[in-house]
Amino acid sequence: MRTAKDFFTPLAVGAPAPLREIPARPSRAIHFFDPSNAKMAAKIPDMVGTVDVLLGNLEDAVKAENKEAARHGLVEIATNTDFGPTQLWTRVNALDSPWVLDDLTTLVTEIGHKLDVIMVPKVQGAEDIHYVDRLLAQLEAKAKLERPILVHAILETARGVANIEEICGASPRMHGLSLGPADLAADRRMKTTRVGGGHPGYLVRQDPTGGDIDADRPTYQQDLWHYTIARMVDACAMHGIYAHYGPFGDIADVVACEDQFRNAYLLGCVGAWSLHPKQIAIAKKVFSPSVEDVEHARRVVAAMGDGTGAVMLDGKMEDDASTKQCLVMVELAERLAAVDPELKAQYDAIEA
Ligand SMILES: CC(=O)SCCNC(=O)CCNC(=O)[C@H](O)C(C)(C)COP(=O)(O)OP(=O)(O)OC[C@H]1O[C@@H](n2cnc3c(N)ncnc32)[C@H](O)[C@@H]1OP(=O)(O)O
Ligand SMILES: O=CC(=O)O
Ligand SMILES: [Mg+2]
Repeated sequence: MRTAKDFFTPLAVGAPAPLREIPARPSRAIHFFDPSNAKMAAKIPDMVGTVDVLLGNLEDAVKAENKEAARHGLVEIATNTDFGPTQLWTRVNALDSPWVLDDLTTLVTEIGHKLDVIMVPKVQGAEDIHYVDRLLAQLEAKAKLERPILVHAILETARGVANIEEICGASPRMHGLSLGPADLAADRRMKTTRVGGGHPGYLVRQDPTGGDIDADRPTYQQDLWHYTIARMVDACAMHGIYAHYGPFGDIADVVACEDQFRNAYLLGCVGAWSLHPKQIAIAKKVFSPSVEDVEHARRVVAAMGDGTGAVMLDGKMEDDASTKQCLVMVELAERLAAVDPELKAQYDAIEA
């Protein structure tokens, strides 16, 4: 275990100093693309500025025979594209795969100066983060990078969930977590074959009235992912890093996708993955506070003055704690407005 004294010491001579705080850059939609797919890759330069994060995916969903083409495709896209305000992330192959070492060495030495975050799949415990942490420091030193590349872990194994707090605190590079519902379902032996989203069989049924168990009774579908998302949010908040919902595989069902994203947003997540261009707008909408919420939050903050005491507003009690809730909303709106002119115009139009 690294002590508090050396937690922020670079892990290789010449590597950049680790960050003391992870910047809250917007990551409402982390848009996945396969750099070995020529049609998809050609669209990426035009997507700059339309999404918070573009992620070149090298892991699952890239065919084994295309792994090297995907890696080289990402180097080419990164080299030839000015990403402006959009972050560039990658998802490397799993740590037990034959590809990950080449993924990391190639990407950090050739395009490390353009990469903001490396997503690491199937993280099982702190030992996986420690391995990546040291290797990245060595590669950063070799490439003479001036800022550290951050690490984002996918929560998609039962062991990863059991070790969630130690994963989040394993390195000052930790940017956040994403839920990986497909791999996690398989690893836990859950009986859903869907990539994220609910299941109609996971429900509660209303009690019988008058003891009549044969009468029709309403059922209420429950959220399969509530427990894991809630754990993820607490572990991330505890370590000052960011929780994200992951993929929603039913691309056509934009309504259920929005519902799943909104549940994650309400619980404390800051973003989700988009697998198809049509999911970008959903994530941007859901993970941006509504104009009504920002308006209300600003009124509470203004009414509370120095933030202490209690006032009545619209018939409701507001106090120090509800002011903090409102500040979460106001500060998020300010950060998003700084990168999203359309949203800025909507928030600016709110009457003081
Ligand atoms: C469980 C996990 O690990 S989830 C993460 C891994 N999975 C992924 O990354 C999947 C990424 N997405 C995809 O592979 C594709 O979107 C698919 C397979 C889901 C659907 O692909 P298609 O059937 O081609 O979708 P569709 O026909 O609607 O595409 C419309 C257009 O958008 C393009 N497009 C589709 N997905 C993307 C994308 N992610 N990024 C950029 N462009 C895309 C297509 O190339 C197509 O272009 P065209 O109009 O010039 O022909
Ligand atoms: O990688 C994502 C998942 O759901 O598995
Ligand atoms: Mg996965």
